[in-house]
Amino acid sequence: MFPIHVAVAVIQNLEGKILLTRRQEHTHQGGLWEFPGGKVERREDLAQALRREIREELGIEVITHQPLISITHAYPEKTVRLDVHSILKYAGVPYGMEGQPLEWVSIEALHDYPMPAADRPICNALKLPDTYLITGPDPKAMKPFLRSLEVSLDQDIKLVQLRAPGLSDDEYRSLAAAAYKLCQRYGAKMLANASLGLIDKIDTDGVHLTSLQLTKLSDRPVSSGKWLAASCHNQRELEQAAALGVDFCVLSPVLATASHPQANPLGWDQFSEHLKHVNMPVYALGGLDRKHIPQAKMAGGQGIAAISALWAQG
Ligand SMILES: Nc1nc2c([nH]c(=O)n2[C@H]2C[C@H](O)[C@@H](COP(=O)(O)OP(=O)(O)OP(=O)(O)O)O2)c(=O)[nH]1
Ligand SMILES: [Mg+2]
Repeated sequence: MFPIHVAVAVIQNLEGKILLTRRQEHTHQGGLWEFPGGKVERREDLAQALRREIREELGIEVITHQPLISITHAYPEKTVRLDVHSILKYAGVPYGMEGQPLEWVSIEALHDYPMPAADRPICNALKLPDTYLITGPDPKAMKPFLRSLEVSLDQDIKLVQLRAPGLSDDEYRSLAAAAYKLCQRYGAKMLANASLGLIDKIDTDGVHLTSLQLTKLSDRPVSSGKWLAASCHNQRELEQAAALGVDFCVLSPVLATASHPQANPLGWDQFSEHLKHVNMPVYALGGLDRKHIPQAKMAGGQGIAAISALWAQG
């Protein structure tokens, strides 16, 4: 089925709350809460449709916006492609021009509002920050590793993958317990990149799977209340991740890196091409630092993941 192209707006107020409106009862997905927007008309580009829809539905003028995520979702009756943009600047005060109820909702409370099924990845994209720290070299001792983690967390890191492939399960478990406490103290979420046997034995906010682990699982290994992430390098792995119900991915290598000199970098064009077929937030990884965040977002990504650029050296 050819998808219906829809321009969707995420509008945030100064308190960081997001504007939701309720769909009219008689429409498709009627009665559910949504991000405002509507169909792209013939001879319109996405930006024109976004401005027109938001003017018609809310009476405000969109001034600047940037891509957040793009989702293609097949409902039994129709397929939609939602091109979701964050509105960075607008003029006016939003008002329900079509009589639709309107609410400002904190990101943590989004799941209390029944929404169309296609919107789940949008909510995930809103919950996730634009940087994902992958912890640095395997610790030789716990103390300096935790000190580095703390310095990194102090630099506004809110999402951490605890990666230490050289440790035994016992060593990883004790490191994870200490690292998790530290992450909680800094309001950061921590995902464990551990052996499959450890997954349900460690207290964390979620699990990060290697691409090899992805191939070994047929069911989601953690509940939907926890994050499930995966490392991917190509379309096949991205599809495996989607089939397993992974919430977000890391796709690499985008640029050449000193740590993987033999790997063939994707480059931004191929990164962006891969994302056209993916319905979840994807971080770009490989030779990147914070200055690449705008480029990653323009390419359709969530932001950047990194070890060297984000890991503080003790
Ligand atoms: N605006 C919006 N549409 C969504 C969301 N999630 C989702 O599945 N959709 C679907 C529902 C519809 O099938 C389609 C959007 O169409 P729409 O009914 O808003 O279109 P429109 O504003 O142009 O309305 P109309 O003139 O056709 O009545 O996308 C969402 O969060 N926001
Ligand atoms: Mg609409």
